[in-house]
Amino acid sequence: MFKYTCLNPIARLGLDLMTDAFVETDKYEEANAVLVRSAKMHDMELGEELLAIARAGAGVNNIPVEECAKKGIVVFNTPGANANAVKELVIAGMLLASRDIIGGVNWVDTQEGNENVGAAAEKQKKQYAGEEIYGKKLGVIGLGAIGARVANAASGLGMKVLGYDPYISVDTAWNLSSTVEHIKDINEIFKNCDFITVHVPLTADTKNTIDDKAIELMKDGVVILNFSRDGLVNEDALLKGLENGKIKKYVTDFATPGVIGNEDTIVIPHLGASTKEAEDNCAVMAVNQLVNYIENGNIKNSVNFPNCDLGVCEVAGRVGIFHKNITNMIGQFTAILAEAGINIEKMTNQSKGDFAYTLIDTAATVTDDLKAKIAAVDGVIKVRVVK
Ligand SMILES: NC(=O)c1ccc[n+]([C@@H]2O[C@H](COP(=O)([O-])OP(=O)(O)OC[C@H]3O[C@@H](n4cnc5c(N)ncnc54)[C@H](O)[C@@H]3O)[C@@H](O)[C@H]2O)c1
Ligand SMILES: O=C(O)[C@H](O)COP(=O)(O)O
Repeated sequence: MFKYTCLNPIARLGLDLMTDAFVETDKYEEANAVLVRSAKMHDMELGEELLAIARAGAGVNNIPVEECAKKGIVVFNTPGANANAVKELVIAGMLLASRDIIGGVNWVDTQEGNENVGAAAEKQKKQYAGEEIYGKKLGVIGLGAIGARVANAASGLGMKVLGYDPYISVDTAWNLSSTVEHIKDINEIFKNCDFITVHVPLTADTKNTIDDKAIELMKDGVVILNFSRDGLVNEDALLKGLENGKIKKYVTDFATPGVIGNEDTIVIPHLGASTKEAEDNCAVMAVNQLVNYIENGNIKNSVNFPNCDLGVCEVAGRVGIFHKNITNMIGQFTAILAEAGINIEKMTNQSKGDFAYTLIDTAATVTDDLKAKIAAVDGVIKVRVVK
């Protein structure tokens, strides 16, 4: 029996897909599998029993991904599963920044009991007039699952969309509206756009994508939207830009002490993925991936190990080997099995960055003794006898 634990609430639709091989525990230390949304795991010990972590969502900056790889713990995420929900909120964010809907609604709330509220509203409404987004230029930084959807939707609303992503996937490029202008220099986005929205993961490379230099290049009255992670926008530079009027509005899904209480910020409490549909999609995908890995050794949508799929094992044994991505690993594994007289029925080996995974179906079960021999090969991180 495998034990799983949820570090955040995970949608029931997904949890119901856990098979009979799994039982829930509230003790993280004894879990073989973890389901998580935004809970911070960097300071949590990675238990000896832990086989996999599934992030029901996109961003994995709350998980020690590299440390997990070094221990052979597979970290999954659920690409695209919440992208539509975020797209819709980004469009809402642009509208809220363009029209003072929040100010107007707040004013109406103050009029409770006013019998003449209709007439008062007609007098008051000029205070909340705004602009349309139609015809305005939107720069999208990062054209992944969310960025591409935002670009297409904004284009459909009549915006002129400029998109920047030096690592864009072929699939995304195919799905991008032909009206989205492909930008090769990010500075062109900074210089030309009325709205700029960031949809990249937070990494050492993308931290402070929007800094003093970027803001200096921007048009006066620019609107910046950040539904990705707070660290992508340098807060000091942002506050300076808001203060001197360069930035008209900052719309963000991330509340920090610095950005709340400012009349030119619209701060949402991380609601991008908080729709029933997105929560269901993420939970279903996360649980399916977790179960397939734990029961079959197959890996799909891991952020620290490669995709690997041998289907369901129909022979006597299956062993999964996590190792460094270096030469002569497979030769050594097959030699150990050959020496023990075990035939290989099927095998696959894939790599991702510095790490690799070899999955082997064998005509006989790999014994503890053989497992130890494989584990002793220089460069092997972990050996898992799946069957
Ligand atoms: N607010 C929310 O609730 C919410 C929900 C989902 C995701 N997110 C955040 O949004 C991010 C993006 O999510 P996604 O689902 O679109 O991910 P994704 O992986 O589909 O897309 C990320 C894109 O960024 C691109 N990219 C990477 N580095 C770049 C760079 N330096 N410059 C330009 N492009 C770069 C990649 O090529 C990729 O196309 C996540 O990492 C997460 O932090 C937030
Ligand atoms: O990266 C993500 O998927 C989002 O930030 C959503 O986070 P949440 O699952 O905690 O809402």
